[in-house]
Amino acid sequence: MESRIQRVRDAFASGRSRPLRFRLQQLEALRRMVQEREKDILQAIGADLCKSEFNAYSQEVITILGELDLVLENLSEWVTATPAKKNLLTMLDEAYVQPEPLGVVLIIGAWNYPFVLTIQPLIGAIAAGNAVIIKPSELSEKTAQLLAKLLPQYLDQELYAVINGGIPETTELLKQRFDHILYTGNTAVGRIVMEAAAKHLTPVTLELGGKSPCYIDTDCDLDVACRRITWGKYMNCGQTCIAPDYVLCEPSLQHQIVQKIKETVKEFYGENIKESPDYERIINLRHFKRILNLLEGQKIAFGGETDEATRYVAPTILTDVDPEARVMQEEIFGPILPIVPVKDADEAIKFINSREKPLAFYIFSHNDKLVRRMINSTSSGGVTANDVIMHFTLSSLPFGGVGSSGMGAYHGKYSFDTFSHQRPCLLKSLKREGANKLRYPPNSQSKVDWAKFFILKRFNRGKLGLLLLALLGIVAAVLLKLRLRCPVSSDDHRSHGPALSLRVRPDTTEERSYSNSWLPLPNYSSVKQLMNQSF
Ligand SMILES: NC(=O)c1ccc[n+]([C@@H]2O[C@H](COP(=O)([O-])OP(=O)(O)OC[C@H]3O[C@@H](n4cnc5c(N)ncnc54)[C@H](O)[C@@H]3O)[C@@H](O)[C@H]2O)c1
Ligand SMILES: CCCCCCCCCC=O
Repeated sequence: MESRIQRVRDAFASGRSRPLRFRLQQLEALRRMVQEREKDILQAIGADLCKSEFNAYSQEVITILGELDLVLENLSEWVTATPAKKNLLTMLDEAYVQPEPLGVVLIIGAWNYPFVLTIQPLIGAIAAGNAVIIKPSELSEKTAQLLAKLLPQYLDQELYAVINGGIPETTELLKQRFDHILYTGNTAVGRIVMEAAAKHLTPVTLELGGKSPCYIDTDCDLDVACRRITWGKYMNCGQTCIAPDYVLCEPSLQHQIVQKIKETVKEFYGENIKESPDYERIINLRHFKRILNLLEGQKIAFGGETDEATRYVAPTILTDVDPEARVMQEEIFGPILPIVPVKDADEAIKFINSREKPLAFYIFSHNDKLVRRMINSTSSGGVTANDVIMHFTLSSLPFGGVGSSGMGAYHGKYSFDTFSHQRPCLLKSLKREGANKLRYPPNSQSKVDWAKFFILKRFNRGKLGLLLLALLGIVAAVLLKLRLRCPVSSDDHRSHGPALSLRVRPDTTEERSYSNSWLPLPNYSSVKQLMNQSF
């Protein structure tokens, strides 16, 4: 493993992942892979999660194709340095921010959307010019194997490597040094990843989980709300990081919500849900048993059927759920929807704020003021109002958690930024040494006054201010030049008073002969006055 990582590191050191043209070529090759091997990809996802090809395409492949289009269209702009604002001291210099690759990035993927959650970060890492080690989840075995087979056929084999394996391999991987780690998975492993990364001071992006609440207001179109919630909760058999985990609503709404979700489940999956090609299965027996345990002692208002042989868990709703119940302590990650009655929106806000910060928060209400108030008085990785999941699909929005639901974000330009170092660059010339007297010892009050002027002075008229300032600079330079030709006496500079004691040491050899006669600058307070008037 070490030698494989070293080869990736050597490939990065060769510098070939950096040119824009190379990055675009690799991303185009990735797009070709998705298009040419679409059938294989859909079959692998289908085998891992018992998912139909339509669902695998619309939940995973489409996201990747959209992301690739976006990045290919915008990358030339993203890699371009951004000029930075300057102050008086750096007015003649060049200042810009240049995104640069971080180096070798480790991407640890999750099993629930095994293609999108591995390839979408990979797109960002390649776009930013990095080398990448990809570690797909061992639980989605077929997709993991397919990625190990396909990626080397399309991408540079030295720069981008897939390492497959389970916990021992991941543990071994985490001992190595990386320049960034993006991990997607549960919060407990998130801690392990961060601890391992800390040993090498490696920055991390942690895409974790949590219990995403969904508040349904009384002022709401319940038919629409329940249809959208049914879609987002039972999609992928509830194994979606941003699925609404539980519903908060006033007691009077409970029964109606159960009825409407029940009707929608029938509309979506038919009378016999087990036969529906749109209803997936739980990933493995361990998770199946975990979910079954969450049902113990609960009031099942709808669903509840299970089948261990096929790891089937029916779409289920629990009512009057006690906030202390086990099902309300851990992320469900399965097709069970608890409803916790609350008095009103304020109680819902208190409830949410008394728990760990979730990955998503959903509010259903006609009342725009209430929606905004609830957003402003809670915290979560992301929010969608009057729908669920959909903020994930918008690549102009950063996707990530906060607090225990994660740190950092990706998608679109945010992925590029996550895998880049924003390098501040200031390019000065070796000329104009005179102006630097200001910062060289010995220091004095007048130097501090000038420093205040140069660094703190704000010009509120933008370009006009700078133009006038440039003119002033030219006048000062001419004056300076003239004074250099006729050295001043010590009396001369004393006559300007204390504010004039800052002087410029000449730059050129010829001028150095005057170095004993430090030049007084124009009166600071009069310049200050002029500035205050002019800009
Ligand atoms: N924020 C997101 O984008 C996002 C997306 C999907 C899933 N999730 C969250 O992930 C969780 C479900 O995924 P999961 O945790 O079952 O995924 P998982 O078990 O597949 O783990 C993810 C990765 O961590 C590695 N891993 C597991 N245990 C490890 C250990 N002890 N030491 C080192 N590495 C280890 C695995 O090898 C795998 O590659 C849920 O909490 C869900 O909300 C979050
Ligand atoms: C259009 C629906 C796209 C759904 C993709 C959801 C991905 C969630 C990632 C976390 O599990």
